[in-house]
Amino acid sequence: MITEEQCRTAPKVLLHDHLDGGLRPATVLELAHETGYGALPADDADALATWFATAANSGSLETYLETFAHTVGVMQTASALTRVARECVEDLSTDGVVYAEVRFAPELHVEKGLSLDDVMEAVLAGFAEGADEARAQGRPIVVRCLVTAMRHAARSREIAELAVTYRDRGVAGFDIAGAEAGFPPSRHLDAFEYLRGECAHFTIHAGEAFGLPSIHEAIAFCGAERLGHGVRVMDDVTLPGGGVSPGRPVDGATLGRVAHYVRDKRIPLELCPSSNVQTGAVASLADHPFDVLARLRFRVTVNTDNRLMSDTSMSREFMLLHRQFGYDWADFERFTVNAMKSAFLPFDERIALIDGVIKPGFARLKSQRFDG
Ligand SMILES: O=c1[nH]cnc2c1ncn2[C@H]1C[C@H](O)[C@@H](CO)O1
Ligand SMILES: [Zn+2]
Repeated sequence: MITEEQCRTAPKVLLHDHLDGGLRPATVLELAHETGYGALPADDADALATWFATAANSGSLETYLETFAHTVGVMQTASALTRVARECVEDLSTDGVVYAEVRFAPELHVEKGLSLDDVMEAVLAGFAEGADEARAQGRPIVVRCLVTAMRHAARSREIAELAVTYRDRGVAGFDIAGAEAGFPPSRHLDAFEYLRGECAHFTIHAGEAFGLPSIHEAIAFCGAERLGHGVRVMDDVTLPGGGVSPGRPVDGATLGRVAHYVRDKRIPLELCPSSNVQTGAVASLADHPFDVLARLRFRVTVNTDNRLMSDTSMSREFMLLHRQFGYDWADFERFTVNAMKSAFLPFDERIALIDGVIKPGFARLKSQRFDG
């Protein structure tokens, strides 16, 4: 039996977390007050937390994304961005995350006159402050930023250039996000070609609200190194008895070409169990293909996506998976090493975290099981 408290002590790796999806409810309120944002749907922290979790529970990605108007709305000044970034790192380190890639879309934070560079500087300053505080408190965390472009907009090339400009100052890669249906990744080929030319890393949100064609484009046309969600790769997997219920044997599963390619190339899937249920990518946690994909040896990773909208944390996602699929520490260690291997961090730094932090941390947890 694993507890949430123990999960907090496990050294966790987070590859898919949105800065504007992880604000503390009290901070949203305070920033709204400070910056004169008057459109919040609630005026106390508990009610606001409930509003976000409920509104995001719509079963549609488009409706889920509407909730971001209120977080982005209060993130339009340099000091607000720095505060949100600092608190994000504090919250992740308190939760026992040892490496995180946190993403956000700079183009959404220029409504009140900040330049894209102002936005980057403010967020990176907040990450650095948060990491300094965490180290001082004995909970070191390495944080990198992923710069996101919105797929419905037309600024991806410019945003990709921004990611490259800041690559040695805390930015590890690039991403595209936003509504998926009707906005295929190939609309942004120019950005991806530029990034490949610069030997820069990128992931693409694909296979969440739209199926295989989106995944196919992301990996085959655009060259994505990882898939944001990618949960719909399951559409290309046929199990002997159908369905994805836990415990169903995966022997005899047949994979189509896209699924084979994703598995053969060890393309990491940034799975976000709670978010995937909220946006309707899967019907319920019990129906989530996480376990089937894990047993078929896809490179699965556990992620939060939006901690505010899903009222979650990495520890909570671990607990949900533990309860649903019975995972033990060896399983969580495997998913964590998968994530660290897939990080957009130089190889030597990844190995140092795996050997120096992740393996010793899980060894401690595994031995505790025998001590009672
Ligand atoms: O799960 C998601 N899918 C697609 N887009 C998303 C998801 N979560 C957040 N976003 C969008 C809304 C944010 O404003 C933006 C940048 O973080 O990314
Ligand atoms: Zn996301």
